Amino acid sequence: MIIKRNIMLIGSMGSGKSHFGRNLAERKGWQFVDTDRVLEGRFGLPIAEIFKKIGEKAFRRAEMDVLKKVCLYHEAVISVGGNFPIEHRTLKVLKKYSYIIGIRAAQFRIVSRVNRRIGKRPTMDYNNVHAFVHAMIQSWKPVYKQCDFVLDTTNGRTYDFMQRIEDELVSSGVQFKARRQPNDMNNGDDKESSQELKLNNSVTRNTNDSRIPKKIEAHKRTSHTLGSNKVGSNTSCCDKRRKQKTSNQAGKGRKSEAISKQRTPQGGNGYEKNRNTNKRRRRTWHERRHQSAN
Ligand SMILES: Nc1ncnc2c1ncn2[C@@H]1O[C@H](COP(=O)(O)OP(=O)(O)O)[C@@H](O)[C@H]1O
Ligand SMILES: O=C(O)C1=C[C@@H](OP(=O)(O)O)[C@@H](O)[C@H](O)C1
Ligand SMILES: [Mg+2]
Repeated sequence: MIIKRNIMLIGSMGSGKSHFGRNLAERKGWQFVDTDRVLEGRFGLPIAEIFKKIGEKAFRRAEMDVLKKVCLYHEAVISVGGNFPIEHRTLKVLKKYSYIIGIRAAQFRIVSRVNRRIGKRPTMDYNNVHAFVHAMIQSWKPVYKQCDFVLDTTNGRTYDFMQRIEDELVSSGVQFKARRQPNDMNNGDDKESSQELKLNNSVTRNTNDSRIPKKIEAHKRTSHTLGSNKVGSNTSCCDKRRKQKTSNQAGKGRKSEAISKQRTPQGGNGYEKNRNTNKRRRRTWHERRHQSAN
């Protein structure tokens, strides 16, 4: 049995990812996530403006960052930006969690769709749309081959396409894992999550650690830092504490010795002097009673 968490729609610009993603999520009663909308929300700007502001490189990084998070969602339909450079390595990791549907359409259809909103897609060459779309379709061809299922949306009704997807899900035998319940902490989800986060070879925190209460985590981190980088100071710090403890105990011993020496009738006025600190202390009722018994 194939088990996935969500459905991810990938494909060239104007193929219909956002359109079908929204419809499919509605039909399945799942949440719909469009990485473009997430980015717009994050930056508070439309995609084209974000592009202008931070440049393509930073945009791709931000997009990857969003993808790393959303690909872990359960029961979600996720639409990815159409110019996302899906490499084989990335797709392999995404496939682990997502049932990947490649959305495609013929050149003429894509041209007519992208021309509806000129300027919306920042990397599109609106002066040369036909040639641009042709080249884009060629570059997507090898990626479609690696998808779990490919849907051509050139002609047809949205409802029928949805039905085709549902049929395909049934015949492929894929099952979708529901979001884990709070009392189901040890089902291995967290282990998987930590693997996912290596999507872009970035160093990430193991999510297993998130279960460690913050204070303990901070303590662990501190001890680790001290232990690895400042071995000497860590040891001496512990040693100091240990010495202090021992000396306190020893001090107590000496103190009781000093008291016991004064528990004589000669010691006598209800007070005693600590020889170490040279301070006077009123004896307790017990000590006085014991002294008088002596
Ligand atoms: N099957 C379809 N029937 C009618 N309009 C569609 C269909 N698929 C997409 N569209 C329209 O084409 C345009 C581009 O689609 P969109 O979903 O934004 O594509 P993508 O997210 O892949 O770039 C949108 O205006 C959308 O409403
Ligand atoms: O030109 C581009 O690089 C982009 C095209 C759009 O994708 P879709 O049209 O496929 O949604 C856009 O919203 C995306 O994030 C960036
Ligand atoms: Mg879209």
